[in-house]
Amino acid sequence: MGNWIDISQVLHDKIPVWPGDTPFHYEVSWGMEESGSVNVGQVTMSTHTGTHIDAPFHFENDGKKVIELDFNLYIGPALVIYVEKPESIGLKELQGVDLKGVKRLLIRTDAWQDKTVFPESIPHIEPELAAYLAEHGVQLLGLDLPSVDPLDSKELSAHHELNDQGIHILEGLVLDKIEPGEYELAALPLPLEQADGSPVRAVIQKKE
Ligand SMILES: N[C@@H](CC(=O)c1ccccc1NC=O)C(=O)O
Ligand SMILES: [Zn+2]
Ligand SMILES: [Zn+2]
Repeated sequence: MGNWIDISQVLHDKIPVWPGDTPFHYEVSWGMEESGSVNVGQVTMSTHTGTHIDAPFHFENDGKKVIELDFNLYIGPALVIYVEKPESIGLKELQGVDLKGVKRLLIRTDAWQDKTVFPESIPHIEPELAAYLAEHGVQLLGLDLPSVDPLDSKELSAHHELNDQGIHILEGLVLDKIEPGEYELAALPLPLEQADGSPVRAVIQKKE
């Protein structure tokens, strides 16, 4: 109890967002003075801000929306591995990683170091990796990056290939102080009925 580590980005008005996307904004829209009793807040944000999950509806019109995702996937044992600032993440980068029994895989790259600005380029997931991960039973892939595809990709091949292989996507994690190893993860999406993605509060706890 009490030794969970927060691996989420803090949501505030200056958090960087995808170029051109809705900025994050919180305000008290009904204040104490006005209401006489309470502060009531209002949040405006893109569903792909900070630490978040993608629902397949993000990249496929007939894809599942957030409410349809099995939330059990976002809670449970996870393996954290460290692939230091790769060009891209493919089979080569995962050589030597024992994926036996790994349902949730979190990859620390340290490639997005200054999280006060949106990165100019990022390492991407090679689409071919999806089948390999699926063969080993991986169903959730988490990264310390804002996307699994190159930032200028319109095809979103990695998003599609991961989805075709039954692998769900967790993006924007903060893993820079996390040692590789076995953890428990909790990163639950909100029960958003129509959404293509959801912010999550992602936390991990070292396994004994
Ligand atoms: N695929 C990215 C998000 C993304 O592509 C995006 C997010 C907000 C506004 C525009 C986006 N892509 C546009 O080309 C993600 O999953 O977070
Ligand atoms: Zn996203
Ligand atoms: Zn994505």
